[in-house]
Amino acid sequence: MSEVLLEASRLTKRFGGLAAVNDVSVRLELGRIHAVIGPNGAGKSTLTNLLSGDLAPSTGSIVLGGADVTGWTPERISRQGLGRSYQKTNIFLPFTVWENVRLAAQSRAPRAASWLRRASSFADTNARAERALELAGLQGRRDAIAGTASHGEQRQLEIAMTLATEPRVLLLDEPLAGMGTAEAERMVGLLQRIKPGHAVLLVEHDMDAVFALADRLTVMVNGQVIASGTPAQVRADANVQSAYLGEEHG
Ligand SMILES: Nc1ncnc2c1ncn2[C@@H]1O[C@H](COP(=O)(O)OP(=O)(O)OP(=O)(O)O)[C@@H](O)[C@H]1O
Repeated sequence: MSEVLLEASRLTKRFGGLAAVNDVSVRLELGRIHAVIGPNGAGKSTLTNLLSGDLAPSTGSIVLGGADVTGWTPERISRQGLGRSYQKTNIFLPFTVWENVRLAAQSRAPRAASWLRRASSFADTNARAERALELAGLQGRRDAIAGTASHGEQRQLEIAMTLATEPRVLLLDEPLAGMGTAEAERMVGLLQRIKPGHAVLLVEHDMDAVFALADRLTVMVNGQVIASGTPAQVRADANVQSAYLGEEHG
């Protein structure tokens, strides 16, 4: 097993009488992509919201980078090393691609940097932004106005902005949503590039991408985990085939 960066144990989230997430445990390891799949309403977004701190669990615990972060605010969890890409909501459309990534990198700069350290932290911020731009494959589009970028490029930009904060754990909520074949292939390449230095949780409906990328798969239905394992194990699971995957990957 590789280094465990996030361990969520027995998470449950109730909304009134509904357990949207019901006794779910997930482990994220460095250099591994853990995909969570399941039909609409299975609880995938709720699980992501629990891990990012956007929702507090009803019961269960989350350990991130060795610290128990259960109940922490999203800001504090982010400072502890977790990055989450929000679908487009963080992009400043009138700014260039580079300016967006630079701003995201800046949000990570030490708050109390003294004037003496200003020059070096400026260089650090630029270096962080440059690395993120390159990982996301957007160097050639740095001067494009974000609002004029294609849908696929905007999704790459969201990920670049998340990478610019240098998270070790990344939560990606449907990064391929709405993409054509070429854009989807580019995004799969991007995710393969970022995998080595990160632990990634991938929520995605595109099964070709999931099976191309995932080292581990967790299948949720109605808030519960019905199968978890390697893609081969999950593919062979009769419950999963009948509940979710259908014939295509059987
Ligand atoms: N804030 C909320 N209040 C009440 N019920 C909620 C809330 N958020 C989610 N739910 C319910 O919890 C269940 C799980 O929803 P969730 O959005 O996590 O599923 P999902 O697997 O992400 O679905 P999709 O693939 O459609 O995004 C659904 O029945 C949903 O209606």
